[in-house]
Amino acid sequence: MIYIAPSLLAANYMRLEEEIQSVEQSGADYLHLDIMDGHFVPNLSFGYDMLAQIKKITSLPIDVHLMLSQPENYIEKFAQSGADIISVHVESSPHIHRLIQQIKQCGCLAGVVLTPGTPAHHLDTVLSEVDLVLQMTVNPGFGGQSFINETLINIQYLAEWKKQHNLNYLIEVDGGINVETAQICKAAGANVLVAGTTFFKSHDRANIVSRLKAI
Ligand SMILES: O=C(CO)[C@@H](O)[C@H](O)COP(=O)(O)O
Repeated sequence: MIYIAPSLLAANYMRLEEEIQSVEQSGADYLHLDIMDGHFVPNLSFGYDMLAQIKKITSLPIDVHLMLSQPENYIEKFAQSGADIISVHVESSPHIHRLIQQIKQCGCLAGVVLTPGTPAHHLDTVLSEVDLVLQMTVNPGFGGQSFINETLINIQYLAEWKKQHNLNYLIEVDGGINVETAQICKAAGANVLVAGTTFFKSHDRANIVSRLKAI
């Protein structure tokens, strides 16, 4: 089963309510929200007030990707504002295990994120604790970039570890995902596809979701 999570970063912000409705109507499974602080990544995006308003108009689970320094200071607020899944970068804290506990204590599903430069084995000691691993397939911070092939090594590792240890975490990929790159990610073991540009620049969003699910 492949799940689709359109990334709101690529939406038309002047028509956000319609854009979110189109995500619902497309058959997508999650709404992916990228939170950037201009410090951990060189860009700014949305805050928790925005999330709280989005939560009022969608019933889709909201998948929040925190690209923040000191994420521990923001987890509770994002949980209270409507996040269903919160994912934190392993590179953002020396205390990734504690962050996972913090997310779960807030009642959310817990995810960990790898940038393309971090080997997946850095997560060995927490993989039994997480609901989702997000492998960035571009360097985080911007939409519209090209897929980095070498990240497949991590996806394969995560899929193999999951099988060997009889675990259930989702393997999500994010960045440069289109029908072609989705296929190779699925073959490597990914089962959640984040699609920003591919989804929001498509004239037939339901069609792109069906095609991504059918790869
Ligand atoms: O987290 C990020 C960027 O940091 C992603 O969610 C992008 O928003 C994906 O955009 P596309 O590559 O699909 O345009």
